[in-house]
Order: sequence, then C-alpha cells, then structure tokens
Amino acid sequence: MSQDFLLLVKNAKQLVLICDGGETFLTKHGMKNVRVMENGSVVVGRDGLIKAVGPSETIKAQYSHASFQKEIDATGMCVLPGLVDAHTHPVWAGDRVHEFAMKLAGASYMDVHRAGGGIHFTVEHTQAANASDLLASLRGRLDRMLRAGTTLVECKSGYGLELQTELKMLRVIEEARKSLDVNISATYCGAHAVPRGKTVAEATDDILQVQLPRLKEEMSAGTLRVDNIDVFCERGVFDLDATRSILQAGKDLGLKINFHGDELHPMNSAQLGAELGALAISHLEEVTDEGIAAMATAQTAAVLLPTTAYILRLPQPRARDMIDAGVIVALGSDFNPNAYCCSMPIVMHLACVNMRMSMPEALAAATINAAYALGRSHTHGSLEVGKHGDLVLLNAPRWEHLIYQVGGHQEVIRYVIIKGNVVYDNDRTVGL
Ligand SMILES: N=CN[C@@H](CCC(=O)O)C(=O)O
Ligand SMILES: [Zn+2]
Repeated sequence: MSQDFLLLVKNAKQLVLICDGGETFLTKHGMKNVRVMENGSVVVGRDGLIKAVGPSETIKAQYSHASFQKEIDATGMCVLPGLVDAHTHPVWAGDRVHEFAMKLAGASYMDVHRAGGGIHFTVEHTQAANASDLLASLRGRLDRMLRAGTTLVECKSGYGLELQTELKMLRVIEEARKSLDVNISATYCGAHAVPRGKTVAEATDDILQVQLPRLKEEMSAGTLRVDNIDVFCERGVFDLDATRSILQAGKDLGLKINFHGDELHPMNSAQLGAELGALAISHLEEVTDEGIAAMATAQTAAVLLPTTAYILRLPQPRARDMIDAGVIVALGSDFNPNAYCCSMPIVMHLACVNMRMSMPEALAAATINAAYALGRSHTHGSLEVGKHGDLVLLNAPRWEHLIYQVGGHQEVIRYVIIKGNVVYDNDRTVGL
C-alpha cells in the first residue's frame, strides 16, 4: 500500500532552517542570524519536496492520521539542509600529488603552471583518458562529497581546452547527473587555460567559433545540459577582453556567468562580472574595494574557496570586508588536483578560522548563498516548504559540531537524504 508521504523526520533537537521567508540569498545580518528551531520535525512528500517544517508537537498533531514510507526519530540530533558546493573541478585523470611537494618547497601556483605542470599536466592526462574511467572516478569523488553532506554540487569541465575533450567531460558530468542522487550544476570551462602552442587570441577564437557553437547545438538537441559558463580571468591566462567576449557569448546562449577572477592578481574581474550581470565570481583573493562595491550592487555572489588560499599560501579572501559591504558570500571546496578536498565541513572550518567568518555565516555561505550562486536557491539551500527534501542529520545536539570538529564529518553525519530518500546511512556515528 502506498503511503501518504515519503519521510517524517521527527523530534530533532535543532532544525536549522537557514531562513524562513523565501529569501533567495542572505547578506550581513541575515548571514549572522540563520534561523534555528529547537525541537522540530520535517515532512517530505512523495514528490521529494518539503511539505511541512515546524515544532514537533504541531507536526505531530497535524499529521496524526498520515502514513509515512519512512520515519526517523531524530531525538538528540540536528537537521540541516543539504550542503551546497558552489565550485568544483571533479572530472580529471592523473593526480598531482608530486606537485604538492613542490609547493611545500616554495614553488608558487604559476611557477608550477609555467613549468608545464598544473592545469597542463591534468589536461594531458584527461585528454588521454577514456570516458568510462573519468565517470568512475567522478562517481567516487561525488560519493565522497555526498558522505560529507553535499547534496548539490557545481561540476566544471576545463581539462580539455579543445572541443572533443571538453565535450567528453561535459558528457561524463551529464551521465553523472542522470545516474546519481546528488544534484549537479554543470559548467563549461573551456577557457580554464590557454592550450600549449596557442595564443590567447587563438584560444579565444577556438572557443567562440568552434566550442560554443557545438555546445549550442548539443544543448538545443537536448543531448547535453550545461548551466554555467566559466573563464579563468588571470594575468598570463585569459585577460579581461578575452574573458568579456567569452562570457558574453556564453550568456547569449543562456548560460549563467560564474567565473574565476581576481585570484592571483587584481584584474578588475569583479567589476567586469558586475557589468556583465554575472551570477557569481570565484576566488577574489585580490579583489579591490571597487570590485567589492560593484559586486554588492549587482548582487553577484562571491564564491570564496578557503582551500586554495590555504594550500597555495595566498592572502585570504577578504570575507569580512565583503560581508560588511553587503556582498552575497558563498563557499566552495574548489575540489581539483591542486586542492584535493571533498568536504564542505572542512571548507566551513577554514572559512571560520582563516577568513574570520562566524559559524552561522559559513553555514549560510555553504547553503542558501551557494545555491544562489548556482541559480538554485528557489529549490535548494534552506528547509522551507516547497524546496527539495535534501537533509543532513547530525548525531550531535548542536549543529555547530559540523564545523567545530575539524575533519570530523565522518563521525558526526548520521544520514544524508536527497528528495526524501536516505542516500547515506552512517551507523558508525557514536555521538559525543
Ligand atoms: N585557478 C584556476 N583553477 C583551479 C585550479 C585548477 C588546477 O590547478 O587544476 C582553481 O580554481 O583553483
Ligand atoms: Zn576553480
């Protein structure tokens, strides 16, 4: 017999709603004061969407005659919305563990890049890899992210730098989207580096004349779904003019602009993004005051990546200045062969310690604001009626344990739920 509802999570010690007024992002005061309800329950319907969120007693009375396919008694536990990772490069072959040693010995990111390592090393291996191997490693990486609480993740191409490999990567992402539980936002990042032997002008031309037109065909035919366009706007990579023309061409195809900017040098990427109506810009370690002001006005989200600054020993992104200026600050893991981190709880921890964000700010940045950066905050990023029933349950009495316990997510996360289905049940959690 079919049940009325898919899931009831009842009696949670804390229900972390994030917001409760249909906000699509939070800034300043809103980030500092995420909404937390003591003693709450959540109901997810058969369509996977949240039907009710409220005090346990109220839900109990309202749903006393309803039947549920699954009930979880969350007594002593916390319930949060699934985490959102707004920036990852998860499709590649050939790890770069050897470069970690070089960087520890003092080589900068660009030293490694110019020596033929970095992105070029990964491009060589990814071009040579077959799609099924790329898919197998992608599945493993997305599964690690899921077990760390991520239920919506942005996935970039960008280790092809030519049509066939970029398409191969996007098809692998598409296959993952169709076959895995985790929600995916796909990003075309053909302008991740200038291919060896090409000038910036030649690379830009190839993207504009060859790659984007083919993407357009595939998208119109429904064979490929791509959500965002990305460019690495950096000195020695794509300059401001090339970045502008690629992003504008992507926007003309209906893609959302979401690009790498102001990472190693101040490039005025933030101002460019604001001018083009970018939904998000990532990195921003070198953003200027003018750039911050422009992003605040344009409501362009700043996707900050604490692992990058940590591993490359860069100046920390100016999270405090951005939040004070009213910028929509989001977080991403930047998972890639340079920054090998699948865990948004670790990212939030680094954001708090190194970027001086508070724990509520970091959580808002890893939920509703990260969803905004992907154009998904109407469906993800908070526990509100009508949104996807994507939940993380902690075997802890206060939600802050997710951030406080450094790298402790395996011991704290009990369940990960996507659209009302338990996709990860970690019965090894022992509580505190
Ligand atoms: N900065 C450019 N892209 C990536 C690094 C990619 C790589 O090194 O493979 C980033 O966001 O950190
Ligand atoms: Zn990146």
